[in-house]
Amino acid sequence: MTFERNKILGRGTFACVFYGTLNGIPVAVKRIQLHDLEESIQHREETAMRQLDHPNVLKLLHVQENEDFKFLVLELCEATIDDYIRRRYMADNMPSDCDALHQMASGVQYIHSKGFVHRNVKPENVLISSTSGVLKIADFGFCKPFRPSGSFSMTSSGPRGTRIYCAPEFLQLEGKSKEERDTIRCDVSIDVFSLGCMFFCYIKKGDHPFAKPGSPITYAIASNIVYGKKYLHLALMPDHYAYEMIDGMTQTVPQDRWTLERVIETLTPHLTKT
Ligand SMILES: Nc1ncnc2c1ncn2[C@@H]1O[C@H](COP(=O)(O)OP(=O)(O)OP(=O)(O)O)[C@@H](O)[C@H]1O
Repeated sequence: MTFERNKILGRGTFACVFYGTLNGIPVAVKRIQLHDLEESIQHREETAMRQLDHPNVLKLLHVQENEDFKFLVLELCEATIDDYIRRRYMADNMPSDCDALHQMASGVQYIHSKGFVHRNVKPENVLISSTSGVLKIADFGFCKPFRPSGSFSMTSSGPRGTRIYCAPEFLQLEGKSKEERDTIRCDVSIDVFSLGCMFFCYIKKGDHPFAKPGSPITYAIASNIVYGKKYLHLALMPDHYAYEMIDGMTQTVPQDRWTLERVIETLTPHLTKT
């Protein structure tokens, strides 16, 4: 594996992603600085990715490590959904909106079926594949296995990076002591909430369900999420195929949220026939 230090594809909190090659084939190389991470989470991303194989989940091709860094060699993508929403990326072969939502839901449903919750679903973490315009869920640095009951404890002190796609129960961890956090159990519906917010941003090209249409993305969104202050009706007609679904996915109470099975069933009749 080789990578080009001056060809940076993106940066995250703990990693830098470079253009590279593996056996002559173009790839993305995610370089993770090991010293920045607690030992228990240094290998989390690799462990999860090794178990995942789905067209809508980014594929791990190879792993290399030295004393300082872990290198995850990943299939190369062209852009992120964030680039697409902000109109920094245009392509002829993007799927229809409904096909795109179906792909994202299928990827997350598969991740759950393998016993993992992603916990960081957001537009920067959905990639657009180079060749076919297929969408791929990426960045498993925050994902966690869950019990057969479907629940997991939130040992984390709260969201990492942007908070505007986080479920209210996740945002409420901020400021809590470790003892308090240990008593809070979450379930996979935290990913459904994030996906619902992202669906809306995707369809409305940047608007957010918890912000007034056309208003800037601000800190107020996180507070609106916690208090269930939604503006869906100002941006989408109630008879739009995605209105009820996004409303159901972004319910404040986790038990009230739609399942991904229901989301996929709702989207299927609207898919582009090939
Ligand atoms: N396979 C890939 N192909 C092309 N670009 C990529 C690829 N993987 C990541 N990137 C780019 O690098 C950025 C950072 O990658 P990634 O989200 O995996 O890093 P991270 O440090 O885990 O981020 P975060 O701070 O969200 O946890 C992505 O948003 C994307 O722009």
